[in-house]
Order: sequence, then C-alpha cells, then structure tokens
Amino acid sequence: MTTIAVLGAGKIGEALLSGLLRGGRAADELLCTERHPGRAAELSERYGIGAVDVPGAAQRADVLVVAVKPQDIEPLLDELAPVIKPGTLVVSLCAGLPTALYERRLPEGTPVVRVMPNTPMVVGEAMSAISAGRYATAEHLDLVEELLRTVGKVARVPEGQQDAVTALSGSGPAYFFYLVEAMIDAGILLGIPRDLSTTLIIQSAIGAAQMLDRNDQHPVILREAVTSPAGTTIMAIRELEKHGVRAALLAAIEAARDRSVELGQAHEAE
Ligand SMILES: NC(=O)C1=CN([C@@H]2O[C@H](COP(=O)(O)OP(=O)(O)OC[C@H]3O[C@@H](n4cnc5c(N)ncnc54)[C@H](OP(=O)(O)O)[C@@H]3O)[C@@H](O)[C@H]2O)C=CC1
Ligand SMILES: O=C(O)[C@@H]1CCC=N1
Repeated sequence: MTTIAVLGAGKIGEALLSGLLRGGRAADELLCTERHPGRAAELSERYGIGAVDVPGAAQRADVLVVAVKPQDIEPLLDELAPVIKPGTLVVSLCAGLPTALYERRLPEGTPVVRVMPNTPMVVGEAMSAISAGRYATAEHLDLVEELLRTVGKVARVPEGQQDAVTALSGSGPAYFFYLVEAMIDAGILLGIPRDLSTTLIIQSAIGAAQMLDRNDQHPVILREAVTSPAGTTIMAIRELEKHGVRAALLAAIEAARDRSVELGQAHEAE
C-alpha cells in the first residue's frame, strides 16, 4: 500500500484526489492537508479521505504531492523540512518551481519529481509531463507515471522543458475555454439564443477534439476539409489571419513560458 498525501488540496489537488479515487485507489491510501480547517473537513467528508496537518502527512505518507500555489511554497517547505522522513518521494505540481528548490530546502537526498498536470484530470483526460530531480530514481518516475496514468496521459520530459510544457498543456485548457467562450458570444452576436449557441460550440469542440485524437490526420488537413472554395470557412479564416490570431497564440504561450521561468527564479536567492 502506497499512502499519498496531497499538500494543498485546492483545484488541482482535489482534481488529483478525485481522479485517483475514480481510478480505483482506496480512500484510506489518500490524505490531504489544507490551510483552512473548513476546507479540509469538506474534502474529508466528500471523499472519505483523511485530513491531516503537515507533520501528520509527513509521518504517514510515502508520497507527498505538493499542490500549493508557487507563491505559497516557502512556508510549506519550512514546515516540511524538519518533519519529512528520509526517502519520502516529493511530487511537485507547482508551475515554475524547479526540483533543485526542493532539494536545497529538504534533507539531502530527498527524491523529487516535477509534474505539470492540467485540469482535465477531473474527467480522466489530464496531460501530465514528468521530470526526475537529482535524487529521483527510475522507480520513482515509474511510480509517479503509474499514479498519473489513472487520470490521463503522461509524457516524460527533460526538466528544462517544463516551463514550455506549463505554457502549452498546463495552461492549455484555459485557451480552449477562452476560445469556446468567444465563439459562444459570436452566436449571441448573430442572434442565436445562448443555450443553443453553447450546445453548437461545445459539441463542435468535442467532435473536433475526437477527430484530432484519432491522430491519423494533421490538424491542417482536418481544417482544409472544412474549408470549401469560396465558401464560408475561408471568409472566417481570412479574418482570423487579418487579426493576427496565430501570432497572438505564439506570443501568449511565450508569455506563459516566461512567467513560469519567473515563478521559479523568485525562489532562487532563498
Ligand atoms: N489550476 C491549474 O490548472 C493547474 C495548477 N497547477 C499548479 O498547481 C498548484 C495549485 O494550483 P491550484 O490548485 O490552481 O491552486 P489553489 O489555490 O486552488 O490550491 C492551492 C491550495 O493550497 C492551499 N494551501 C496554501 N498553502 C498551504 C499550506 N501551507 N498547507 C496546506 N494548504 C495550503 C490553499 O489554501 P488557500 O485557499 O487558503 O490559499 C489552496 O486551497 C500551483 O502551484 C499551480 O501552479 C499545475 C497545473 C495546472
Ligand atoms: O496559471 C497557472 O499558473 C497554473 C499553472 C498552469 C495552469 N495554471
């Protein structure tokens, strides 16, 4: 039995806990810590898992999953460093934070795996990228991959790519939600009721995602198949190009990557 404690069970931490339970992990193998006792009690009641404090988690868990905001990491590491048991695996879900930060702040030799998941974890469709820190072994990586496979797909990447991955798939779902939101608004502009516009766009997104998921045709080919000569789609594409949507996406994802780097650098001197 591997006991897993999620330290900071907010949006992504709860998504992981619920996904692990859905994937068949027993509730008595899962623990969580939360800053506010009310939130911990809520999670405990909702999922039947134990709510503990940081020393309790360090005592009982084999794997500590850190899921606090990067800005909240320092006090958590201060609390964890004196109580963590030797060899306990630390799994960081935090954007930007390098494994070296944990290795510096926790006892010498602590194995750390850095993960960038995303919120589709709640429907078992996460994309998670994992990287080993200095003391993490192949077995540690295998264990983390096995855990995350129950909530979606997993890719192994060099840690140097994690900031870019964060900008692509970590933040990625938000870009799709933003696009869907804008397209629903376009339906309103054209006089379509909001409910119908929402159904039209969401079902189009689901269908398009499933076509992409078949993985046998490049997105360009799929788009070309929708784009008839002198038809409607090409008129829309011309507007998207005119408004620089492709360039905007490149710049947006680059900005997200830069922010991930910055979040890590904020802890360099500490
Ligand atoms: N949301 C996302 O799509 C993704 C997030 N991530 C990463 O996951 C991490 C969490 O993000 P998210 O879930 O969105 O954030 P949330 O704010 O929803 O969750 C963090 C939780 O941790 C709690 N917390 C803070 N400090 C402590 C502490 N010392 N002990 C126990 N609990 C604590 C917070 O409490 P309080 O509410 O009081 O602040 C909050 O409930 C971040 O590092 C983020 O970069 C990674 C991939 C995707
Ligand atoms: O916006 C953020 O910082 C987090 C990390 C990736 C997705 N959400």
